[in-house]
Amino acid sequence: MSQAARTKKPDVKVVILGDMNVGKTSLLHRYTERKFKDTISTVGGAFFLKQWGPYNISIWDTAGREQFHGLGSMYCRGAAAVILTYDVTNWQSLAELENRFLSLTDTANTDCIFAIVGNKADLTDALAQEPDTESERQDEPQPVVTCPTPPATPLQHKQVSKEDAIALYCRVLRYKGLEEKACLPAETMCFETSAKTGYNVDVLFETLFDLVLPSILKKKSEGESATVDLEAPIEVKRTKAGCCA
Ligand SMILES: Nc1nc2c(ncn2[C@@H]2O[C@H](COP(=O)(O)OP(=O)(O)OP(=O)(O)O)[C@@H](O)[C@H]2O)c(=O)[nH]1
Ligand SMILES: [Mg+2]
Repeated sequence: MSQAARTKKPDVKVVILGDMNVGKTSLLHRYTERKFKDTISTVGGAFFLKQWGPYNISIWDTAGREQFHGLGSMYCRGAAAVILTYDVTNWQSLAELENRFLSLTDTANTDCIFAIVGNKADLTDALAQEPDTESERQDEPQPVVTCPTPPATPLQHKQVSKEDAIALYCRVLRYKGLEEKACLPAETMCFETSAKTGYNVDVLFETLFDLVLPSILKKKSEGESATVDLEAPIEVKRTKAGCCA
């Protein structure tokens, strides 16, 4: 557990769910470390604590592998937002969100916010191949580019369209018994991202952070403990990639 996690208690919890290999850990690395780096398949789960204004938000990365499926609902307990992640080049990864992962969110808050995220957009979309220079660290010296940019990687077939994701979002709301009109619009809550280039990654996380703030304020005004108990008996195994190191 990081020093930050030892000394600060989270006010609210965001959970990333989705099939193995869709890029959940890579998205978290990209956001927190401004890097795309090698990962190994996550074991159990791991969390990162993000300070957002005066509040602390815990972002939980979970394992997509079937063998860890049982842990998913524990990680979702009390979540204010869930990021349902698929791979835009893999139709099955979208189907799995509905088949396997949606029911895990039964333990989330009743007013939980959902985002549907199609990752690996760089594989199918030339725009997403452009490196997101904003997401690189400002303090790292940037190499001077003296030769022409190499040609972009040939684009792959996109198996999941934005419309498919929007349709899933609507079904998620129905599953939750929520009125579409009373919820955040699908166009706002469906994202395509690339952990590799950084495309849309900050937008995704920071949109959600802003959206969960009312949930923190509501809890505080209700006088409940707005914290997630880090001492709760959940066995948390770190990924080797160690995003909470
Ligand atoms: N091209 C491309 N590859 C990606 C992207 N995100 C992740 N990958 C690759 O996809 C593979 C899986 O990434 P992970 O982040 O480990 O996937 P995960 O969803 O955390 O997988 P589990 O931990 O097993 O559930 C790795 O080889 C990553 O390098 C992306 O945006 N673009
Ligand atoms: Mg992972």
